[in-house]
Amino acid sequence: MKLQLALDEMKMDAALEMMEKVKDYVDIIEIGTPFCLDAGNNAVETFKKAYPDKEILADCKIMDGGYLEAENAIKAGADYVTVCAAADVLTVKGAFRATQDYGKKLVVDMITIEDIPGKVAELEEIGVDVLAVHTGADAQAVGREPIQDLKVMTGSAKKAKIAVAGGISSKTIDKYAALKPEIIIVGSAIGNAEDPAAEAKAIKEAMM
Ligand SMILES: O=C(CO)[C@H](O)[C@H](O)COP(=O)(O)O
Repeated sequence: MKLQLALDEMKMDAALEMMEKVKDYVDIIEIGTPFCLDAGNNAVETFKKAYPDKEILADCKIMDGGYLEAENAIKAGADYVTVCAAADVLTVKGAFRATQDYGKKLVVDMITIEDIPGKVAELEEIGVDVLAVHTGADAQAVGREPIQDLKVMTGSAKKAKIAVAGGISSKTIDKYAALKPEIIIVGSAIGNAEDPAAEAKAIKEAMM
């Protein structure tokens, strides 16, 4: 099981400082969507250079221009790129083709998808690498969490690896780790913690 740290609401210097504190516990560094929008693929490039031994995920959440957007992130150093499951299937296929051409991986973010089994079947037919169950920040704000969707996903996915995101912290990690997704994504719980290293350590240890 890998721990993916989402660097979301940070500027470059703060994000690099944060990463130094928690690097021992993190397997995948996510350049989060707000960070991507703020700093673009420069952030991907900077983190790949600073941490060449870590995997880098560009959370572009591609909705259109699948091949081009995925290719740009990959050229900047991304090992994984995200596309929205809600995008046109042509966009998902384009992004997947780019990741295949460069030997990288496509993560499909299932945010807002209600028919998870139906979408999983369609995406596994394409052959995508990772399916990410995700309760977004706005849905978290009204009390939603991704545990139920993760249960549906683990019962649906046959080939793809599974990731989960949505407000996971050291207080809730056990129920997610028990379902054994390949990747657990954590953003705010570590980013906003008083002691980010202690929070990351507690989460990582619960995953072992
Ligand atoms: O993709 C995201 C927001 O769109 C976040 O990176 C992801 O949800 C993890 O952050 P948090 O743990 O704060 O939910």
